Amino acid sequence: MEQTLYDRLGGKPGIKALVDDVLEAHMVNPAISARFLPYRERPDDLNDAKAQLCAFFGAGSGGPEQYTGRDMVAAHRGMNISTGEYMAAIDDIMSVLAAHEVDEMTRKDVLMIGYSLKGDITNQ
Ligand code: HEM
Repeated sequence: MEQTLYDRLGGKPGIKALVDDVLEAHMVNPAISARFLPYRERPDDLNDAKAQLCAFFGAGSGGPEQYTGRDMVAAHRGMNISTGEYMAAIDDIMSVLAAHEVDEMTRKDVLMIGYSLKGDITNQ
């Protein structure tokens, strides 16, 4: 049987490692770092955000996790995230997946999921 996306991302530990590195990448990406750097001063909030992201990606990729956070519209409402910022975040995700040697097919699957959320996340 074909592996789930969850399995191909390395399951719970794989997704945790990816989320850690994506947030680190956002903090040094000049296009979006201002949105994320405040978390450096609030490690508890950073850990909460990471836990939400792990649950989101875990649940969304076929894992046993349950995501109890807000939907993507509610989570990003009022931030007025531009398309450029959105693309910068996607670039970070793609770079981290490549650095973790996630295969190309799986990277494309993640890209498609990310892209399907664009309208919920940007310009609102
Ligand atoms: C595919 C793209 C994205 C996905 C899948 C995503 C996913 C998420 C998730 C699951 C949360 C947690 C929601 C909750 O705590 O209830 C969140 C929060 C957040 N996202 Fe995103 N996001 C994306 C793009 C972006 C972009 C482009 C930015 C800014 C440049 C951004 C900034 C934030 C911030 C600052 C929070 C914390 C909100 C808060 O705690 O009030 N996100 N995101």
